[in-house]
Amino acid sequence: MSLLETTREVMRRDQVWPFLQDHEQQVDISHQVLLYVEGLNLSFDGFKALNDLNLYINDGELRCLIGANGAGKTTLMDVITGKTRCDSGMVYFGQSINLLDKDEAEIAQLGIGRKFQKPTVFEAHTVMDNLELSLKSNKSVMPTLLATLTSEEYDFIDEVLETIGLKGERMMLAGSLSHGQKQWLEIGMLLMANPRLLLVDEPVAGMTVQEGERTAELLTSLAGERTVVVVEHDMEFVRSIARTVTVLHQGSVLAEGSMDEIQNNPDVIEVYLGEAP
Ligand SMILES: Nc1ncnc2c1ncn2[C@@H]1O[C@H](COP(=O)(O)OP(=O)(O)OP(=O)(O)O)[C@@H](O)[C@H]1O
Repeated sequence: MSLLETTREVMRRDQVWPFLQDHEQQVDISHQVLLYVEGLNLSFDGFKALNDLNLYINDGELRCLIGANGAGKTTLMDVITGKTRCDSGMVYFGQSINLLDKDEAEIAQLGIGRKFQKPTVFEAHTVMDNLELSLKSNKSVMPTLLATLTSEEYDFIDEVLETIGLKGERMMLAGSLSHGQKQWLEIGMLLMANPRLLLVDEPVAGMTVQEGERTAELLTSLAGERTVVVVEHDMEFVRSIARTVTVLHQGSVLAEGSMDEIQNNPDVIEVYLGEAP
């Protein structure tokens, strides 16, 4: 085990926060790849939404997925998270977990969290309560605010509040937060489940420039310990966070590389009619 791997193992959240342990299933990342998508096909009434799609995401990566409307980005996320069944292909979490065998709840339990574009926080509850309810619902018990938290659970919520930058807003009603703050709270709610892989759909849509910058910092800070896949149309934002960008087109991967490589790729330029993607 390399020094980096050893450090990651020791710092794993379920080691630091023992109450998270029962959510952690060993994922074999001995080949550094956390998510394998191979030969994925899905047709809707003869229309190929996914067309022999191959995608490999390394453990700890922050990957951006871009592509025009209808390129297949949402459909791909739906298949990975078990929301939609594909016609053929394979999706593996690490070397050995076949996600196509699992349903949505099992996939979430394995540590794959998905954030949809529209924030879905409990508006009538405080920021703290939202995180608390997420923590409890992850423990597969009827979520209730009446059950008391352990001091470790308090500390964990505190750490997540710090990560999402809402420590000062902990007692505010979620409904009174700004749009950007609601998005961060929802990311925090996902973090309560200690996800290994976070799939984030258009995080900066509707945000102010400052909120977008803060979101870039947040997602960048989550990568490394976690793996983050971001679907985004805002190219400035993609440029600010992405090391590797994957371009989808008509259900397949058209190109992959750094933002500069993507913007100079003749296939990408042709598809986008000479405009910057
Ligand atoms: N349930 C469905 N039934 C029929 N067609 C569908 C269904 N879901 C998706 N499609 C089609 O599959 C194609 C891919 O859609 P998808 O939503 O994955 O694209 P996208 O890249 O996420 O686009 P956008 O950026 O607009 O969200 C589109 O042409 C869409 O109309």
